[in-house]
Amino acid sequence: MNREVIQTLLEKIQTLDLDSMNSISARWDSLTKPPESLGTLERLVSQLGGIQRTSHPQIGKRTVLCFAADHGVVAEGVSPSKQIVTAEMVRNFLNGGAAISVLASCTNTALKVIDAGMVHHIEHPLIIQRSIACGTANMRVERAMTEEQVYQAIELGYLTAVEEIDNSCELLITGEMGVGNTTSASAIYAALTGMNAESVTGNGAGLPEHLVKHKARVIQDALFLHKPNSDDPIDVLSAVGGFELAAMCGVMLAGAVYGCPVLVDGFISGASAVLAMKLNPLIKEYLIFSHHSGESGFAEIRQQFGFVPLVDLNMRLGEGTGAVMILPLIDNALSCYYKMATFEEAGVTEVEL
Ligand SMILES: O=C(O)c1ccc[n+]([C@@H]2O[C@H](COP(=O)([O-])O)[C@@H](O)[C@H]2O)c1
Ligand SMILES: Cc1cc2nc[nH]c2cc1C
Repeated sequence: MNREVIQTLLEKIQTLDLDSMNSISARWDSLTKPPESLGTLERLVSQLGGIQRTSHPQIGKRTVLCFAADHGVVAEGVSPSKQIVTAEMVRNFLNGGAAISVLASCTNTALKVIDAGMVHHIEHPLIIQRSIACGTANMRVERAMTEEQVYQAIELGYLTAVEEIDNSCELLITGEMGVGNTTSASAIYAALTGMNAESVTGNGAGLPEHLVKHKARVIQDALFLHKPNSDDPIDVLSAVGGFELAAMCGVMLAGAVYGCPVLVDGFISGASAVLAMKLNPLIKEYLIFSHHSGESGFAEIRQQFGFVPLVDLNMRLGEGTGAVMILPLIDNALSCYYKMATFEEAGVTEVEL
């Protein structure tokens, strides 16, 4: 992939199908309930229909694509975990013991785990080995990735998503595992908004409070060193990004190009989302923001970029867990849409306006 290929793909993205959305709204209004009383869930089904270009949206087959990668910036003491934890948790994902493994299994969701660039590789029959490099470089010292690596990672996400869509997947879910990736996500948010790093930096997987200021200073130093162009997501990714962040951006690009909704998880997936939205604002219409991440700074970010997560469970685990957790909500919304009786069928007098 390169700039021209991405540009060609971006130009293929259509606005959502209004006819389908209008038909869905009309059906909602015909069902035995006061108008719009199922609130956000009504709009969610409309959005699914607009994306899939049908008044009969389905999310039968859904897949969480979990990209794992490491971050050179952990050398600066910005994470409470050692890099080996990325690989150890990936093994746990694949052996069924992680939160994402349990939630995927409970919600009938396929889980694909892709090594996009871990430092420690694991042998496992289920791992999808697509490592671009053994972790990124330390952003405080040099650019995290070369431009070539950014394109490779976007392509990885894009092609993995397209393969799923070709295999009848109707909903893509972004997940990640990467010790140090909250530093990268916070740096991306600060680079795109111009906000001070401190206001978008939290304690990630449990960094002690007194080190969070240090983490923000590392981010500020990296941004000062590279001065990424806030209008250029490729430049931002190359300066302070990560392989999993770029790959999730590629998944969102594929979702928008192929008309497949993408359910966005938390703080890190959110950073990929704002990058994708910068590539083409239309991509936002294909994204469903699942939950409000408890990572501090997320409240400012969602306001800045105008996304409204469906629920707030004070989760900040990553892996795709917040997204998969809300699948039953989406399933329930679809069940109401398809199975509720209309006023006519039930012999109920329609609400008069
Ligand atoms: O998604 C979130 O909202 C989220 C918030 C904080 C931490 N995480 C997870 O924690 C890991 C990164 O934490 P850290 O402190 O090593 O940067 C990474 O594997 C993420 O999946 C995830
Ligand atoms: C144990 C552990 C599990 C995780 N899952 C996502 N990020 C994580 C970070 C740690 C440290």
